[in-house]
Amino acid sequence: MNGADEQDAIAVAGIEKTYGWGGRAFKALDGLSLGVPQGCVYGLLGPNGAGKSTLLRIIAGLVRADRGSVSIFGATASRQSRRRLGMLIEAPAFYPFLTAREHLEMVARTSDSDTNARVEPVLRRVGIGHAADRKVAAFSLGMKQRLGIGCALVAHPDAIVLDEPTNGLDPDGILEMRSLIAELARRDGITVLLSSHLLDEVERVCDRVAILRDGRLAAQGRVADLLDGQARFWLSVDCPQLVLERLAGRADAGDGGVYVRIGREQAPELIRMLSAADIRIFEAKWVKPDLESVFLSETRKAAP
Ligand SMILES: Nc1ncnc2c1ncn2[C@@H]1O[C@H](COP(=O)(O)OP(=O)(O)OP(=O)(O)O)[C@@H](O)[C@H]1O
Repeated sequence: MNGADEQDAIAVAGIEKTYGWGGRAFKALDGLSLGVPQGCVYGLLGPNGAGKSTLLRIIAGLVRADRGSVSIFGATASRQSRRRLGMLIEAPAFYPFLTAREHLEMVARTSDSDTNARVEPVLRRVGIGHAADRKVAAFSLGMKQRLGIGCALVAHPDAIVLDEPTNGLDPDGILEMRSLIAELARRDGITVLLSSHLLDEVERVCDRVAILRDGRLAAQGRVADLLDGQARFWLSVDCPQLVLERLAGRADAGDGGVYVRIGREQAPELIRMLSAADIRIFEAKWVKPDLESVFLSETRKAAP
């Protein structure tokens, strides 16, 4: 299957989705394929309207794709295979007069029979054990998000899908959510697929990312590889102008030196060549961009 692998917890192939019809038709997803490997935290990035929520809704079975396939741990997506997924897709709606424990018990009743026993551990797992018997009306947004994740965990999923889990949270709430997500993956072995606008959050918590643009995959890979791929070689030299002239088209001035766009294996030869030309090099280092620069360069490229 294109973009998928037998290790994938979630794989989508050739997904197309058009909303509306006739002159008002809008293609939200345009042949999208990607695979979320088991055990990883996978971030879905993209500008507004890129199709992230549509993709998550299709995976969750809330929206039907026009074309393409979804598989969950190797099985075609169905009511049965989606039982292995926990989901927090839309902003969670709670009954203000019920407690956190009552919400989880209610969700447990609609799942398999033994899940009631999981309510207590889940309350602790998402860090609201101390507030288990408080009415949700008194909960902060961060606590509600945690309860929402708790509801998704009650049925003991192998993977969890979260649409903008840090949306609306304050910096402390974001920090707590980040550590909860990391623990779910590292300690409990749950695969996490999340969408987010917070690029530095994604950079910190995700192993892999996909960047969507206009319903297509603009870039995909390990966060470290995406950053390495756009690293530049920075040189502090005695005559930057000369270096810029010699490397015309491959170098830019900046930060008191010269940034050169070359592959790692070309660095020794470049240094040799500059030394042979009597250019004195005071410092040379690889400078990695942050995920925001990669995101901007991938999403600003003209659509093919
Ligand atoms: N139910 C719908 N009916 C019509 N158009 C829709 C519907 N849902 C989404 N769209 C359109 O499809 C496109 C993709 O929307 P989607 O919500 O998937 O993007 P997104 O990447 O999640 O954006 P955001 O970051 O703003 O949430 C947008 O142009 C949106 O307006």
